[in-house]
Amino acid sequence: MLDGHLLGGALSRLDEAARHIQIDPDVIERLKYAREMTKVRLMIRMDDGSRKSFIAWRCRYDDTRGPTKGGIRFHPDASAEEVETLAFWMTMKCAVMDLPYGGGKGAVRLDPRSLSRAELERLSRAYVQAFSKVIGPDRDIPAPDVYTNAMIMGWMADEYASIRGEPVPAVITGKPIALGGSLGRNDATARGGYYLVNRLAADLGLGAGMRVAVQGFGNAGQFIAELLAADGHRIVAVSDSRGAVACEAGLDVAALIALKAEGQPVTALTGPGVAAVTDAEVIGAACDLLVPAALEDMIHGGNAGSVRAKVVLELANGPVTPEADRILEARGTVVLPDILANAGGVTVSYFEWVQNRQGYYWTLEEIQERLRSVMEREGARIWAIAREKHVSVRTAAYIHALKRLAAAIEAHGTQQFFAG
Ligand SMILES: NC(=O)c1ccc[n+]([C@@H]2O[C@H](COP(=O)([O-])OP(=O)(O)OC[C@H]3O[C@@H](n4cnc5c(N)ncnc54)[C@H](O)[C@@H]3O)[C@@H](O)[C@H]2O)c1
Repeated sequence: MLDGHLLGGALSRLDEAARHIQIDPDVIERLKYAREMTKVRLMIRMDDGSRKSFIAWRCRYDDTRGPTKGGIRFHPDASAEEVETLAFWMTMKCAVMDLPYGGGKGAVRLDPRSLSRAELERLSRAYVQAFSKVIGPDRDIPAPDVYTNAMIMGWMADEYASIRGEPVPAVITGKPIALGGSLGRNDATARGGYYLVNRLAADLGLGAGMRVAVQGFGNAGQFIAELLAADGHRIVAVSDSRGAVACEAGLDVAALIALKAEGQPVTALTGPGVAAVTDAEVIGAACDLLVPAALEDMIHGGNAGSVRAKVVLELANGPVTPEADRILEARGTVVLPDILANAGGVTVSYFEWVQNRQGYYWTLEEIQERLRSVMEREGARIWAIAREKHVSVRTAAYIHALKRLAAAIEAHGTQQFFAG
């Protein structure tokens, strides 16, 4: 973290929002700390017969509005603080979208590429064994995040079913379709961001033939590139953890996706006008829309000044630090914040949970239509708050979420109620 404390930075956004509305001090006190944080060591048998241990966490940040919800990340840099911060963001995100959930998150510190497939399955099952009393369809509902996927969710749901002695598909979302997953979950994060950009395009000064740069070409990054390219926008630069490529005329998105599916980096793309560039050149690309879709803190005090995009769509969680926010705002760049911009993922996760509980499954059209309607509704409300209060879209999103959280927290009684 370049600007200081990660959770502190996240909470500073809450304080900023609280300055614009009347809420009971109990609300902020409650939202400053995680409700429950569990740390374990997972022990698994490796293929060579040895035993290896991995540190793992699950955080239930706040459950005032419902069971906690949030992904599980497998990453070599995962930390307790990162998990708590991501769980805090999930709390705000579920409130932004008016989902009946609180916020949670989990992680295992490892490089998943260093494990065989069988080792990865054992690790995923070990995670559920360790946290079987923390998670549950009415308590805490995990989902995929960075370097976890539908197959891993399927192993985890299966392990939970073995422990409970019955299938409980609603314990986890982002499962394979054949195991109770929802149609439309795979591209939901990107699709939500896409609906949001389209809804606000006129207000944002965006139009046909936009130039788009995407940092991070994984699940979120590939789908947003595909959706925007299909509408005739030009994807002028993309990066992944191994490098970056650019092409002024527009990169061949289908070819890039095919390369990634083969396990190749984006830099394997060749063709007329395609050049290898640095990740810094993706951040500073001459474009209308910049989409950070990798990890936290990618746009910070040191590089925010190089951003040339009119609009930043935060598909990643926490990609812009508070210091970078101030620099971008001063330069007139609009940031569509993570807790709104990437909330399509958790929204379709919610749809999956509802379908699992009903045992009745919706069509892709129904799911996409419901997602579009929620993204447009909450996006327009947040945009209106930003205009009315003369605040950034991020502060407006926090105000919007905070009002909903405050209503739930205050319903248990305020300071004034108990003191009076
Ligand atoms: N997948 C979802 O449904 C979802 C939902 C909400 C938010 N998010 C957020 O979106 C972000 C990406 O998640 P994902 O699911 O697409 O993960 P993913 O693992 O599929 O993709 C991450 C991508 O980022 C790239 N990357 C990593 N470090 C990088 C670096 N330093 N520079 C450039 N690229 C780098 C990786 O190579 C990979 O291509 C995360 O912040 C995640 O929390 C994802």
